[in-house]
Amino acid sequence: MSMIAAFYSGKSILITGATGFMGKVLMEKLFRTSPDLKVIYILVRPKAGQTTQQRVFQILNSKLFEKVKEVCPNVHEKIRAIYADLNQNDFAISKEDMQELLSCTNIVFHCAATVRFDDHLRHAVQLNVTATQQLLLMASQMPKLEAFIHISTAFSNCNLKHIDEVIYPCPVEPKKIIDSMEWLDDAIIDEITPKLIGDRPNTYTYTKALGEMVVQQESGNLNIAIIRPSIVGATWQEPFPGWVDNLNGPSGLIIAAGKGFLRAIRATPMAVADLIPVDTVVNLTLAVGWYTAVHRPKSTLIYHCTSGNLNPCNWGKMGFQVLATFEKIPFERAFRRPYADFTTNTITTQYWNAVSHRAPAIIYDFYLRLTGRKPRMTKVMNRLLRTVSMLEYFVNRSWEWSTYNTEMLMSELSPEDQRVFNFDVRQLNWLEYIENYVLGVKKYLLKEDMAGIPEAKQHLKRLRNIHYLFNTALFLIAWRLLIARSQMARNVWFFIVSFCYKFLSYFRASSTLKV
Ligand SMILES: CCCCCCCCCCCCCCCCCCCC(=O)SCCNC(=O)CCNC(=O)[C@H](O)C(C)(C)COP(=O)(O)OP(=O)(O)OC[C@H]1O[C@@H](n2cnc3c(N)ncnc32)[C@H](O)[C@@H]1OP(=O)(O)O
Ligand SMILES: NC(=O)C1=CN([C@@H]2O[C@H](COP(=O)(O)OP(=O)(O)OC[C@H]3O[C@@H](n4cnc5c(N)ncnc54)[C@H](OP(=O)(O)O)[C@@H]3O)[C@@H](O)[C@H]2O)C=CC1
Repeated sequence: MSMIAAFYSGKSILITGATGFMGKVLMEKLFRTSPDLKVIYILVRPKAGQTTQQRVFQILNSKLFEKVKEVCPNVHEKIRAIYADLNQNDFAISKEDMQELLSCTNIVFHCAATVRFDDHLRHAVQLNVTATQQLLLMASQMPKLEAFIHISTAFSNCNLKHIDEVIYPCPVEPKKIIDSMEWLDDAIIDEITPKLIGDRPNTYTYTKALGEMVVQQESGNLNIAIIRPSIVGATWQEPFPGWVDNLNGPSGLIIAAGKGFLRAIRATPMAVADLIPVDTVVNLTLAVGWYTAVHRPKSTLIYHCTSGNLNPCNWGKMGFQVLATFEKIPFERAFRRPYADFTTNTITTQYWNAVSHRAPAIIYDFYLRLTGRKPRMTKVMNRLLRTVSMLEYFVNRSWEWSTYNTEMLMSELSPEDQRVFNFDVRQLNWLEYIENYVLGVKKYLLKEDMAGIPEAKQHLKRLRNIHYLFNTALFLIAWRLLIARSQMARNVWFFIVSFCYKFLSYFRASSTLKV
Protein backbone atom coordinates (compact mmCIF):
# COMPACT_ATOMS: atom_id res chain seq x y z
CA MET A 1 0.00 0.00 0.00
CA SER A 2 1.34 3.43 -0.90
CA MET A 3 1.69 5.61 2.20
CA ILE A 4 1.52 8.77 0.11
CA ALA A 5 -1.70 7.71 -1.64
CA ALA A 6 -3.21 6.77 1.73
CA PHE A 7 -2.19 10.13 3.19
CA TYR A 8 -4.28 12.05 0.65
CA SER A 9 -7.38 9.90 1.25
CA GLY A 10 -10.11 11.90 2.99
CA LYS A 11 -8.19 15.16 2.53
CA SER A 12 -9.47 18.51 1.24
CA ILE A 13 -6.88 19.91 -1.13
CA LEU A 14 -6.64 23.41 -2.57
CA ILE A 15 -4.86 23.86 -5.90
CA THR A 16 -4.13 27.17 -7.63
CA GLY A 17 -3.20 27.04 -11.31
CA ALA A 18 -5.17 23.81 -11.74
CA THR A 19 -6.11 24.75 -15.31
CA GLY A 20 -2.42 25.05 -16.23
CA PHE A 21 -0.04 22.45 -17.63
CA MET A 22 1.28 21.22 -14.29
CA GLY A 23 -1.97 21.75 -12.37
CA LYS A 24 -3.92 19.39 -14.61
CA VAL A 25 -1.36 16.59 -14.27
CA LEU A 26 -1.30 17.15 -10.50
CA MET A 27 -5.09 16.80 -10.24
CA GLU A 28 -5.10 13.76 -12.51
CA LYS A 29 -2.53 11.94 -10.41
CA LEU A 30 -4.25 12.82 -7.15
CA PHE A 31 -7.61 11.47 -8.34
CA ARG A 32 -6.06 8.36 -9.85
CA THR A 33 -3.95 7.37 -6.87
CA SER A 34 -6.17 8.64 -4.05
CA PRO A 35 -9.74 8.30 -5.37
CA ASP A 36 -10.94 8.49 -1.74
CA LEU A 37 -9.74 12.04 -1.24
CA LYS A 38 -12.53 14.27 0.05
CA VAL A 39 -12.44 17.21 -2.34
CA ILE A 40 -10.11 19.20 -4.57
CA TYR A 41 -10.85 22.92 -4.49
CA ILE A 42 -9.52 24.70 -7.54
CA LEU A 43 -9.35 28.47 -7.97
CA VAL A 44 -10.47 29.16 -11.52
CA ARG A 45 -11.29 32.27 -13.52
CA PRO A 46 -13.52 32.38 -16.59
CA LYS A 47 -11.46 32.54 -19.77
CA ALA A 48 -11.88 32.71 -23.54
CA GLY A 49 -15.68 32.83 -23.32
CA GLN A 50 -15.87 29.83 -21.00
CA THR A 51 -17.31 29.91 -17.51
CA THR A 52 -15.36 28.28 -14.69
CA GLN A 53 -17.73 25.27 -14.80
CA GLN A 54 -17.28 24.85 -18.54
CA ARG A 55 -13.51 24.94 -18.14
CA VAL A 56 -13.61 22.23 -15.49
CA PHE A 57 -15.99 20.13 -17.60
CA GLN A 58 -13.59 20.39 -20.53
CA ILE A 59 -10.60 19.32 -18.42
CA LEU A 60 -12.41 16.35 -16.89
CA ASN A 61 -13.59 15.20 -20.31
CA SER A 62 -10.17 15.44 -21.90
CA LYS A 63 -7.96 12.51 -22.87
CA LEU A 64 -5.71 13.22 -19.88
CA PHE A 65 -8.51 12.23 -17.48
CA GLU A 66 -9.61 9.01 -19.24
CA LYS A 67 -7.94 6.73 -16.69
CA VAL A 68 -9.25 8.77 -13.77
CA LYS A 69 -12.82 8.07 -14.79
CA GLU A 70 -12.18 4.33 -14.46
CA VAL A 71 -10.86 4.51 -10.88
CA CYS A 72 -12.88 7.51 -9.69
CA PRO A 73 -16.21 7.57 -11.57
CA ASN A 74 -17.59 10.33 -9.32
CA VAL A 75 -14.67 12.67 -10.02
CA HIS A 76 -17.13 15.46 -10.99
CA GLU A 77 -18.49 15.47 -7.45
CA LYS A 78 -15.03 15.64 -5.88
CA ILE A 79 -13.86 18.71 -7.68
CA ARG A 80 -15.10 22.08 -6.51
CA ALA A 81 -14.32 24.95 -8.85
CA ILE A 82 -14.22 28.24 -6.98
CA TYR A 83 -14.51 31.43 -8.96
CA ALA A 84 -11.31 33.37 -8.32
CA ASP A 85 -8.99 35.86 -9.94
CA LEU A 86 -5.56 35.97 -8.34
CA ASN A 87 -5.09 39.52 -9.60
CA GLN A 88 -7.94 40.81 -7.41
CA ASN A 89 -8.20 41.62 -3.74
CA ASP A 90 -9.03 38.48 -1.75
CA PHE A 91 -8.88 36.81 -5.16
CA ALA A 92 -12.50 37.99 -5.72
CA ILE A 93 -13.63 34.86 -3.87
CA SER A 94 -17.16 35.07 -2.43
CA LYS A 95 -17.56 35.16 1.37
CA GLU A 96 -19.18 31.71 1.52
CA ASP A 97 -16.51 30.12 -0.66
CA MET A 98 -13.77 31.79 1.38
CA GLN A 99 -15.30 30.49 4.58
CA GLU A 100 -15.41 26.96 3.24
CA LEU A 101 -11.82 27.14 1.97
CA LEU A 102 -10.50 28.48 5.26
CA SER A 103 -12.30 25.96 7.43
CA CYS A 104 -11.80 22.80 5.35
CA THR A 105 -8.45 22.92 3.51
CA ASN A 106 -5.80 20.41 4.62
CA ILE A 107 -3.17 20.88 1.91
CA VAL A 108 -2.39 23.77 -0.46
CA PHE A 109 -0.53 23.36 -3.75
CA HIS A 110 0.26 26.81 -5.16
CA CYS A 111 1.00 26.36 -8.88
CA ALA A 112 -0.55 29.51 -10.37
CA ALA A 113 1.86 31.97 -11.92
CA THR A 114 2.50 33.98 -15.01
CA VAL A 115 5.25 32.09 -16.85
CA ARG A 116 5.59 34.65 -19.65
CA PHE A 117 9.14 35.92 -19.91
CA ASP A 118 8.12 39.34 -21.21
CA ASP A 119 5.30 40.15 -18.81
CA HIS A 120 5.15 43.69 -17.53
CA LEU A 121 6.79 43.86 -14.12
CA ARG A 122 3.58 45.13 -12.50
CA HIS A 123 1.61 42.11 -13.69
CA ALA A 124 4.36 39.61 -12.93
CA VAL A 125 4.71 41.03 -9.39
CA GLN A 126 0.94 40.93 -8.91
CA LEU A 127 0.68 37.25 -9.75
CA ASN A 128 4.02 35.77 -8.73
CA VAL A 129 4.59 37.83 -5.58
CA THR A 130 1.49 39.61 -4.25
CA ALA A 131 -0.86 36.67 -4.93
CA THR A 132 1.58 34.34 -3.16
CA GLN A 133 1.61 36.70 -0.18
CA GLN A 134 -2.22 36.78 -0.12
CA LEU A 135 -2.46 33.02 -0.38
CA LEU A 136 -0.08 32.64 2.56
CA LEU A 137 -2.25 35.02 4.53
CA MET A 138 -5.25 32.83 3.74
CA ALA A 139 -3.27 29.72 4.67
CA SER A 140 -2.43 31.21 8.06
CA GLN A 141 -6.19 31.30 8.76
CA MET A 142 -6.74 27.63 7.90
CA PRO A 143 -6.95 25.70 11.19
CA LYS A 144 -6.77 22.29 9.48
CA LEU A 145 -3.83 23.11 7.21
CA GLU A 146 -1.10 20.45 7.27
CA ALA A 147 1.18 21.62 4.45
CA PHE A 148 1.60 24.47 1.98
CA ILE A 149 3.57 23.56 -1.15
CA HIS A 150 4.83 26.42 -3.31
CA ILE A 151 5.91 25.74 -6.88
CA SER A 152 8.79 27.96 -7.91
CA THR A 153 11.37 27.46 -10.67
CA ALA A 154 14.96 26.21 -10.72
CA PHE A 155 15.69 29.37 -12.72
CA SER A 156 14.69 31.80 -9.96
CA ASN A 157 18.43 32.16 -9.31
CA CYS A 158 19.61 31.68 -12.89
CA ASN A 159 22.05 34.54 -12.33
CA LEU A 160 24.13 32.02 -10.34
CA LYS A 161 25.96 29.04 -11.80
CA HIS A 162 25.78 26.74 -8.81
CA ILE A 163 22.49 26.79 -6.96
CA ASP A 164 21.86 25.21 -3.58
CA GLU A 165 18.53 24.31 -2.01
CA VAL A 166 18.40 27.61 -0.16
CA ILE A 167 16.61 30.94 -0.69
CA TYR A 168 18.92 33.62 -2.07
CA PRO A 169 17.85 37.16 -1.15
CA CYS A 170 17.18 39.81 -3.82
CA PRO A 171 18.67 43.29 -3.16
CA VAL A 172 15.26 45.02 -2.88
CA GLU A 173 12.75 43.64 -0.37
CA PRO A 174 9.63 42.11 -1.99
CA LYS A 175 7.37 44.22 0.24
CA LYS A 176 8.97 47.40 -1.14
CA ILE A 177 8.49 46.13 -4.69
CA ILE A 178 4.85 45.25 -4.01
CA ASP A 179 4.21 48.70 -2.52
CA SER A 180 5.96 50.57 -5.28
CA MET A 181 3.98 48.74 -7.98
CA GLU A 182 0.86 50.33 -6.50
CA TRP A 183 1.84 53.92 -7.09
CA LEU A 184 4.50 53.95 -9.83
CA ASP A 185 3.18 54.52 -13.33
CA ASP A 186 3.96 52.15 -16.21
CA ALA A 187 6.60 54.38 -17.81
CA ILE A 188 8.65 54.56 -14.61
CA ILE A 189 8.27 50.83 -14.01
CA ASP A 190 9.56 50.22 -17.55
CA GLU A 191 12.55 52.39 -16.79
CA ILE A 192 13.51 50.71 -13.51
CA THR A 193 12.77 47.13 -14.63
CA PRO A 194 16.25 46.42 -16.08
CA LYS A 195 17.84 47.78 -12.88
CA LEU A 196 15.63 45.66 -10.66
CA ILE A 197 15.98 42.39 -12.57
CA GLY A 198 19.77 42.98 -12.70
CA ASP A 199 21.58 39.98 -14.18
CA ARG A 200 18.45 37.88 -14.53
CA PRO A 201 17.13 37.63 -18.11
CA ASN A 202 13.46 38.48 -17.54
CA THR A 203 10.70 39.57 -15.17
CA TYR A 204 9.56 35.94 -14.77
CA THR A 205 12.72 34.64 -13.08
CA TYR A 206 13.01 37.82 -11.01
CA THR A 207 9.45 37.72 -9.67
CA LYS A 208 9.68 33.97 -8.94
CA ALA A 209 12.75 34.75 -6.80
CA LEU A 210 10.78 37.49 -5.01
CA GLY A 211 7.94 34.98 -4.55
CA GLU A 212 10.31 32.62 -2.73
CA MET A 213 11.44 35.43 -0.43
CA VAL A 214 7.81 36.18 0.39
CA VAL A 215 7.24 32.50 1.22
CA GLN A 216 10.20 32.58 3.57
CA GLN A 217 9.17 35.84 5.23
CA GLU A 218 5.49 35.04 5.64
CA SER A 219 5.83 31.38 6.57
CA GLY A 220 5.06 32.01 10.28
CA ASN A 221 4.01 28.72 11.83
CA LEU A 222 3.03 27.17 8.54
CA ASN A 223 4.48 23.92 7.30
CA ILE A 224 5.93 25.03 3.99
CA ALA A 225 8.06 23.53 1.23
CA ILE A 226 9.23 24.96 -2.08
CA ILE A 227 9.71 22.95 -5.26
CA ARG A 228 11.96 24.23 -8.01
CA PRO A 229 11.46 22.39 -11.32
CA SER A 230 13.74 23.16 -14.27
CA ILE A 231 12.29 23.13 -17.82
CA VAL A 232 9.06 21.18 -17.54
CA GLY A 233 8.34 18.94 -20.53
CA ALA A 234 5.74 16.40 -21.69
CA THR A 235 4.84 13.40 -19.52
CA TRP A 236 7.40 10.60 -19.29
CA GLN A 237 5.08 7.75 -18.23
CA GLU A 238 1.84 8.88 -16.63
CA PRO A 239 -1.00 8.76 -17.35
CA PHE A 240 0.59 8.00 -20.75
CA PRO A 241 3.85 9.11 -22.41
CA GLY A 242 4.23 12.33 -24.37
CA TRP A 243 1.20 14.29 -23.11
CA VAL A 244 1.63 18.05 -23.42
CA ASP A 245 -0.89 20.84 -23.96
CA ASN A 246 0.98 24.12 -24.25
CA LEU A 247 3.76 25.73 -26.24
CA ASN A 248 6.00 26.68 -23.35
CA GLY A 249 9.58 25.50 -23.02
CA PRO A 250 10.72 23.21 -25.85
CA SER A 251 7.23 22.30 -27.16
CA GLY A 252 6.79 25.44 -29.28
CA LEU A 253 10.27 25.07 -30.74
CA ILE A 254 9.65 21.42 -31.56
CA ILE A 255 6.62 22.51 -33.60
CA ALA A 256 8.54 25.34 -35.25
CA ALA A 257 11.37 22.94 -36.19
CA GLY A 258 9.06 20.10 -37.29
CA LYS A 259 7.07 22.42 -39.53
CA GLY A 260 10.32 23.68 -41.05
CA PHE A 261 10.01 27.29 -39.84
CA LEU A 262 12.95 27.10 -37.46
CA ARG A 263 16.12 25.64 -38.99
CA ALA A 264 18.88 27.20 -36.92
CA ILE A 265 19.22 28.45 -33.38
CA ARG A 266 21.91 30.10 -31.30
CA ALA A 267 22.47 27.26 -28.85
CA THR A 268 25.46 25.56 -27.27
CA PRO A 269 25.31 21.85 -28.20
CA MET A 270 27.28 20.81 -25.10
CA ALA A 271 25.20 22.88 -22.66
CA VAL A 272 23.01 20.78 -20.38
CA ALA A 273 19.38 20.58 -21.47
CA ASP A 274 17.82 20.45 -18.02
CA LEU A 275 14.42 19.13 -18.95
CA ILE A 276 12.18 17.44 -16.45
CA PRO A 277 8.98 15.54 -17.34
CA VAL A 278 5.82 17.04 -15.85
CA ASP A 279 4.77 13.73 -14.23
CA THR A 280 8.13 13.59 -12.44
CA VAL A 281 7.52 17.08 -11.04
CA VAL A 282 4.03 16.07 -9.94
CA ASN A 283 5.25 12.88 -8.25
CA LEU A 284 7.86 14.85 -6.31
CA THR A 285 5.25 17.49 -5.42
CA LEU A 286 2.89 14.90 -3.95
CA ALA A 287 5.72 13.21 -2.08
CA VAL A 288 6.80 16.58 -0.67
CA GLY A 289 3.21 17.32 0.39
CA TRP A 290 3.12 14.06 2.33
CA TYR A 291 6.60 14.49 3.86
CA THR A 292 6.01 18.12 4.88
CA ALA A 293 2.69 17.28 6.57
CA VAL A 294 3.81 14.09 8.28
CA HIS A 295 7.42 14.86 9.23
CA ARG A 296 6.98 18.60 9.76
CA PRO A 297 10.61 19.65 9.04
CA LYS A 298 11.80 22.48 11.31
CA SER A 299 12.62 24.84 8.42
CA THR A 300 11.22 25.42 4.94
CA LEU A 301 12.82 22.79 2.72
CA ILE A 302 13.55 23.50 -0.93
CA TYR A 303 13.56 20.66 -3.44
CA HIS A 304 15.27 20.92 -6.81
CA CYS A 305 13.43 18.95 -9.43
CA THR A 306 16.11 18.85 -12.11
CA SER A 307 17.77 16.23 -14.31
CA GLY A 308 21.23 17.64 -15.09
CA ASN A 309 23.25 16.34 -12.17
CA LEU A 310 21.72 12.84 -12.10
CA ASN A 311 21.08 12.07 -15.76
CA PRO A 312 22.43 14.83 -18.01
CA CYS A 313 21.41 15.32 -21.61
CA ASN A 314 22.71 18.17 -23.76
CA TRP A 315 21.00 20.37 -26.35
CA GLY A 316 23.04 18.83 -29.19
CA LYS A 317 21.83 15.32 -28.37
CA MET A 318 18.30 16.59 -27.90
CA GLY A 319 18.24 18.45 -31.23
CA PHE A 320 19.67 15.39 -32.99
CA GLN A 321 17.02 13.08 -31.54
CA VAL A 322 14.21 15.55 -32.29
CA LEU A 323 15.35 15.60 -35.94
CA ALA A 324 15.71 11.81 -36.06
CA THR A 325 12.12 11.51 -34.83
CA PHE A 326 10.87 13.88 -37.56
CA GLU A 327 12.30 11.40 -40.11
CA LYS A 328 10.08 8.65 -38.70
CA ILE A 329 7.06 10.72 -37.70
CA PRO A 330 6.98 13.93 -39.75
CA PHE A 331 4.51 16.73 -39.06
CA GLU A 332 1.92 17.48 -41.73
CA ARG A 333 2.11 20.28 -44.32
CA ALA A 334 5.61 21.45 -43.37
CA PHE A 335 6.74 24.82 -44.73
CA ARG A 336 10.26 23.48 -45.33
CA ARG A 337 12.08 20.23 -44.55
CA PRO A 338 13.09 20.03 -40.87
CA TYR A 339 16.70 20.83 -40.25
CA ALA A 340 18.57 21.97 -37.14
CA ASP A 341 21.75 23.94 -37.06
CA PHE A 342 23.06 24.86 -33.61
CA THR A 343 25.51 27.72 -33.70
CA THR A 344 27.15 29.63 -30.88
CA ASN A 345 28.30 32.50 -33.05
CA THR A 346 26.14 35.64 -33.18
CA ILE A 347 27.20 36.54 -36.73
CA THR A 348 26.44 33.04 -37.99
CA THR A 349 23.07 33.26 -36.24
CA GLN A 350 22.31 36.52 -38.04
CA TYR A 351 23.37 34.94 -41.33
CA TRP A 352 21.07 31.92 -40.79
CA ASN A 353 18.23 34.18 -39.68
CA ALA A 354 18.55 36.12 -42.93
CA VAL A 355 19.10 33.16 -45.28
CA SER A 356 17.17 30.34 -43.62
CA HIS A 357 14.35 32.21 -41.90
CA ARG A 358 13.61 35.68 -43.28
CA ALA A 359 14.42 35.11 -46.99
CA PRO A 360 12.13 32.03 -47.39
CA ALA A 361 9.38 33.92 -45.55
CA ILE A 362 9.73 36.89 -47.91
CA ILE A 363 9.74 34.60 -50.96
CA TYR A 364 6.66 32.77 -49.70
CA ASP A 365 4.84 36.03 -49.00
CA PHE A 366 5.72 37.16 -52.53
CA TYR A 367 4.17 33.92 -53.83
CA LEU A 368 1.05 34.51 -51.68
CA ARG A 369 0.73 38.02 -53.07
CA LEU A 370 1.13 36.74 -56.65
CA THR A 371 -1.64 34.22 -56.06
CA GLY A 372 -3.95 36.88 -54.65
CA ARG A 373 -3.64 35.85 -51.00
CA LYS A 374 -2.73 37.83 -47.92
CA PRO A 375 0.99 37.63 -47.02
CA ARG A 376 1.57 36.38 -43.46
CA MET A 377 4.80 34.40 -43.27
CA THR A 378 7.11 37.35 -42.52
CA LYS A 379 4.96 38.26 -39.53
CA VAL A 380 4.93 34.67 -38.25
CA MET A 381 8.69 34.44 -38.72
CA ASN A 382 9.35 37.72 -36.87
CA ARG A 383 7.31 36.50 -33.90
CA LEU A 384 9.07 33.17 -33.90
CA LEU A 385 12.51 34.78 -33.98
CA ARG A 386 11.48 37.03 -31.09
CA THR A 387 10.40 33.96 -29.09
CA VAL A 388 13.64 32.17 -29.94
CA SER A 389 15.69 35.15 -28.85
CA MET A 390 13.98 35.01 -25.44
CA LEU A 391 14.71 31.31 -25.01
CA GLU A 392 18.35 31.63 -26.13
CA TYR A 393 19.52 32.57 -22.65
CA PHE A 394 18.52 29.10 -21.42
CA VAL A 395 20.14 27.06 -24.21
CA ASN A 396 23.57 28.64 -23.99
CA ARG A 397 24.35 28.07 -20.33
CA SER A 398 24.60 25.17 -17.92
CA TRP A 399 23.65 25.27 -14.26
CA GLU A 400 24.42 22.95 -11.36
CA TRP A 401 21.56 22.42 -8.94
CA SER A 402 22.27 20.47 -5.78
CA THR A 403 19.61 17.87 -5.03
CA TYR A 404 20.31 16.76 -1.42
CA ASN A 405 16.74 17.30 -0.21
CA THR A 406 15.24 15.57 -3.23
CA GLU A 407 17.58 12.59 -2.79
CA MET A 408 16.90 12.54 0.97
CA LEU A 409 13.17 12.38 0.25
CA MET A 410 13.65 9.55 -2.21
CA SER A 411 15.43 7.53 0.45
CA GLU A 412 12.55 8.19 2.88
CA LEU A 413 9.98 6.60 0.56
CA SER A 414 8.90 2.97 0.81
CA PRO A 415 9.67 0.82 -2.27
CA GLU A 416 5.96 1.00 -3.15
CA ASP A 417 5.95 4.81 -2.97
CA GLN A 418 9.18 4.97 -4.97
CA ARG A 419 7.32 3.07 -7.68
CA VAL A 420 3.96 4.87 -7.54
CA PHE A 421 5.46 8.35 -7.04
CA ASN A 422 8.62 7.85 -9.05
CA PHE A 423 10.76 10.97 -9.38
CA ASP A 424 14.09 9.23 -9.98
CA VAL A 425 15.25 10.78 -13.27
CA ARG A 426 18.20 8.38 -13.42
CA GLN A 427 15.73 5.87 -14.87
CA LEU A 428 14.82 8.18 -17.74
CA ASN A 429 15.93 7.07 -21.21
CA TRP A 430 16.34 10.38 -23.04
CA LEU A 431 16.12 9.02 -26.58
CA GLU A 432 12.86 7.25 -25.82
CA TYR A 433 11.52 10.26 -23.91
CA ILE A 434 12.30 12.73 -26.71
CA GLU A 435 10.72 10.47 -29.32
CA ASN A 436 7.54 10.23 -27.22
CA TYR A 437 7.66 13.99 -26.64
CA VAL A 438 7.72 14.72 -30.39
CA LEU A 439 4.94 12.19 -30.95
CA GLY A 440 2.93 13.81 -28.13
CA VAL A 441 3.39 17.26 -29.67
CA LYS A 442 2.05 15.88 -32.95
CA LYS A 443 -0.93 14.13 -31.35
CA TYR A 444 -2.02 16.38 -28.50
CA LEU A 445 -0.86 19.84 -29.56
CA LEU A 446 -1.13 19.71 -33.34
CA LYS A 447 -3.99 17.18 -33.24
CA GLU A 448 -2.54 15.40 -36.26
CA ASP A 449 -3.64 11.89 -37.14
CA MET A 450 -1.05 9.10 -37.44
CA ALA A 451 -2.80 8.00 -40.63
CA GLY A 452 -1.47 11.16 -42.29
CA ILE A 453 2.20 10.12 -41.93
CA PRO A 454 2.62 8.66 -45.49
CA GLU A 455 1.22 11.88 -47.01
CA ALA A 456 3.48 13.96 -44.72
CA LYS A 457 6.50 11.96 -45.96
CA GLN A 458 5.40 12.49 -49.56
CA HIS A 459 5.10 16.22 -48.89
CA LEU A 460 8.67 16.30 -47.52
CA LYS A 461 9.91 14.55 -50.68
CA ARG A 462 8.20 17.21 -52.80
CA LEU A 463 9.82 19.92 -50.66
CA ARG A 464 13.22 18.26 -51.17
CA ASN A 465 12.74 18.31 -54.95
CA ILE A 466 11.64 21.95 -54.87
CA HIS A 467 14.72 22.69 -52.75
CA TYR A 468 17.06 21.02 -55.29
CA LEU A 469 15.35 22.76 -58.21
CA PHE A 470 15.49 26.12 -56.47
CA ASN A 471 19.18 25.74 -55.60
CA THR A 472 20.06 24.64 -59.13
CA ALA A 473 18.16 27.59 -60.63
CA LEU A 474 19.84 29.96 -58.19
CA PHE A 475 23.27 28.57 -59.05
CA LEU A 476 22.67 28.86 -62.79
CA ILE A 477 21.42 32.43 -62.50
CA ALA A 478 24.39 33.40 -60.32
CA TRP A 479 26.80 31.69 -62.71
CA ARG A 480 25.22 33.28 -65.77
CA LEU A 481 25.59 36.72 -64.19
CA LEU A 482 29.18 35.98 -63.24
CA ILE A 483 30.10 34.74 -66.73
CA ALA A 484 28.58 37.81 -68.29
CA ARG A 485 30.81 40.03 -66.16
CA SER A 486 34.13 38.21 -65.75
CA GLN A 487 36.59 36.81 -68.32
CA MET A 488 38.19 34.70 -65.58
CA ALA A 489 34.79 33.05 -64.79
CA ARG A 490 34.29 32.39 -68.52
CA ASN A 491 37.72 30.68 -68.75
CA VAL A 492 36.97 28.53 -65.71
CA TRP A 493 33.58 27.63 -67.16
CA PHE A 494 35.05 26.59 -70.56
CA PHE A 495 37.76 24.60 -68.81
CA ILE A 496 35.15 22.68 -66.72
CA VAL A 497 32.90 22.06 -69.75
CA SER A 498 35.76 20.78 -71.94
CA PHE A 499 37.07 18.64 -69.07
CA CYS A 500 33.63 17.05 -68.59
CA TYR A 501 33.30 16.54 -72.33
CA LYS A 502 36.69 14.80 -72.52
CA PHE A 503 35.89 12.66 -69.49
CA LEU A 504 32.55 11.58 -70.98
CA SER A 505 34.14 10.81 -74.37
CA TYR A 506 36.81 8.71 -72.68
CA PHE A 507 34.20 6.90 -70.60
CA ARG A 508 32.03 6.19 -73.69
CA ALA A 509 35.05 4.96 -75.69
CA SER A 510 36.25 2.61 -72.95
CA SER A 511 32.78 1.13 -72.39
CA THR A 512 32.40 0.58 -76.22
CA LEU A 513 35.75 -1.27 -76.23
CA LYS A 514 34.62 -3.57 -73.40
CA VAL A 515 31.48 -4.56 -75.34
C1 LIG B 1 16.68 24.51 -34.74
C2 LIG B 1 15.94 23.31 -34.37
C3 LIG B 1 15.62 23.12 -32.93
C4 LIG B 1 15.21 21.73 -32.67
C5 LIG B 1 14.38 21.64 -31.47
C6 LIG B 1 15.15 21.30 -30.26
C7 LIG B 1 14.44 21.72 -29.07
C8 LIG B 1 15.17 22.84 -28.42
C9 LIG B 1 14.29 23.42 -27.38
C10 LIG B 1 14.89 24.58 -26.67
C11 LIG B 1 13.90 25.10 -25.68
C12 LIG B 1 14.45 25.95 -24.64
C13 LIG B 1 13.40 26.31 -23.64
C14 LIG B 1 13.96 27.03 -22.47
C15 LIG B 1 12.87 27.43 -21.56
C16 LIG B 1 13.37 27.84 -20.22
C17 LIG B 1 12.24 27.76 -19.28
C18 LIG B 1 12.51 28.25 -17.92
C19 LIG B 1 11.64 27.46 -17.04
C20 LIG B 1 10.50 28.16 -16.43
O1 LIG B 1 10.43 28.25 -15.26
S1 LIG B 1 9.24 29.07 -17.28
C21 LIG B 1 8.10 28.18 -18.02
C22 LIG B 1 8.33 28.28 -19.42
N1 LIG B 1 7.80 29.53 -19.91
C23 LIG B 1 7.84 29.74 -21.18
O2 LIG B 1 8.35 28.93 -21.90
C24 LIG B 1 7.14 31.00 -21.64
C25 LIG B 1 7.71 31.44 -22.93
N2 LIG B 1 6.75 32.23 -23.66
C26 LIG B 1 6.60 33.55 -23.54
O3 LIG B 1 7.17 34.16 -22.66
C27 LIG B 1 5.75 34.26 -24.57
O4 LIG B 1 4.88 33.38 -25.17
C28 LIG B 1 6.65 34.90 -25.66
C29 LIG B 1 7.73 33.93 -26.12
C30 LIG B 1 7.32 36.12 -25.05
C31 LIG B 1 5.84 35.33 -26.89
O5 LIG B 1 4.97 36.34 -26.52
P1 LIG B 1 3.99 37.06 -27.61
O6 LIG B 1 4.78 37.53 -28.75
O7 LIG B 1 3.12 38.04 -26.91
O8 LIG B 1 3.12 35.96 -28.12
P2 LIG B 1 2.11 34.90 -27.57
O9 LIG B 1 2.48 34.35 -26.26
O10 LIG B 1 0.72 35.44 -27.69
O11 LIG B 1 2.36 33.83 -28.71
C32 LIG B 1 2.60 34.30 -30.04
C33 LIG B 1 2.78 33.16 -30.95
O12 LIG B 1 3.95 32.42 -30.59
C34 LIG B 1 3.60 31.12 -30.22
N3 LIG B 1 4.44 30.72 -29.10
C35 LIG B 1 4.27 31.03 -27.82
N4 LIG B 1 5.23 30.48 -27.08
C36 LIG B 1 6.03 29.83 -27.93
C37 LIG B 1 7.20 29.05 -27.79
N5 LIG B 1 7.74 28.80 -26.60
N6 LIG B 1 7.77 28.55 -28.89
C38 LIG B 1 7.22 28.76 -30.12
N7 LIG B 1 6.11 29.46 -30.31
C39 LIG B 1 5.52 29.98 -29.24
C40 LIG B 1 2.13 31.22 -29.85
O13 LIG B 1 1.46 30.03 -30.08
C41 LIG B 1 1.61 32.26 -30.81
O14 LIG B 1 1.37 31.71 -32.08
P3 LIG B 1 0.17 32.23 -33.00
O15 LIG B 1 0.23 31.37 -34.21
O16 LIG B 1 -1.06 32.05 -32.19
O17 LIG B 1 0.46 33.67 -33.28
N1 LIG C 1 6.30 25.13 -17.43
C1 LIG C 1 7.54 25.18 -17.03
O1 LIG C 1 8.47 24.93 -17.79
C2 LIG C 1 7.85 25.53 -15.62
C3 LIG C 1 6.90 25.96 -14.72
N2 LIG C 1 7.27 26.24 -13.43
C4 LIG C 1 6.29 26.71 -12.45
O2 LIG C 1 5.25 25.75 -12.36
C5 LIG C 1 4.02 26.39 -12.08
C6 LIG C 1 2.99 25.95 -13.06
O3 LIG C 1 3.43 26.29 -14.36
P1 LIG C 1 2.64 25.83 -15.66
O4 LIG C 1 1.58 24.88 -15.29
O5 LIG C 1 3.64 25.44 -16.67
O6 LIG C 1 2.00 27.21 -16.09
P2 LIG C 1 0.69 27.50 -16.94
O7 LIG C 1 0.89 28.82 -17.59
O8 LIG C 1 0.33 26.35 -17.77
O9 LIG C 1 -0.43 27.65 -15.82
C7 LIG C 1 -0.55 28.79 -15.04
C8 LIG C 1 -1.78 28.65 -14.18
O10 LIG C 1 -1.93 29.82 -13.38
C9 LIG C 1 -3.26 30.31 -13.54
N3 LIG C 1 -3.41 31.74 -13.42
C10 LIG C 1 -2.67 32.68 -14.02
N4 LIG C 1 -3.16 33.89 -13.73
C11 LIG C 1 -4.23 33.71 -12.93
C12 LIG C 1 -5.17 34.58 -12.30
N5 LIG C 1 -5.08 35.90 -12.40
N6 LIG C 1 -6.15 34.03 -11.56
C13 LIG C 1 -6.26 32.70 -11.43
N7 LIG C 1 -5.40 31.83 -11.99
C14 LIG C 1 -4.41 32.33 -12.74
C15 LIG C 1 -3.63 29.92 -14.95
O11 LIG C 1 -5.02 30.00 -15.10
P3 LIG C 1 -5.70 30.24 -16.54
O12 LIG C 1 -5.82 28.89 -17.13
O13 LIG C 1 -6.99 30.87 -16.19
O14 LIG C 1 -4.80 31.15 -17.30
C16 LIG C 1 -3.08 28.50 -15.00
O15 LIG C 1 -3.93 27.63 -14.37
C17 LIG C 1 4.31 27.88 -12.09
O16 LIG C 1 4.45 28.32 -10.78
C18 LIG C 1 5.62 27.99 -12.83
O17 LIG C 1 6.36 29.12 -12.40
C19 LIG C 1 8.55 26.08 -13.00
C20 LIG C 1 9.50 25.66 -13.85
C21 LIG C 1 9.24 25.38 -15.23
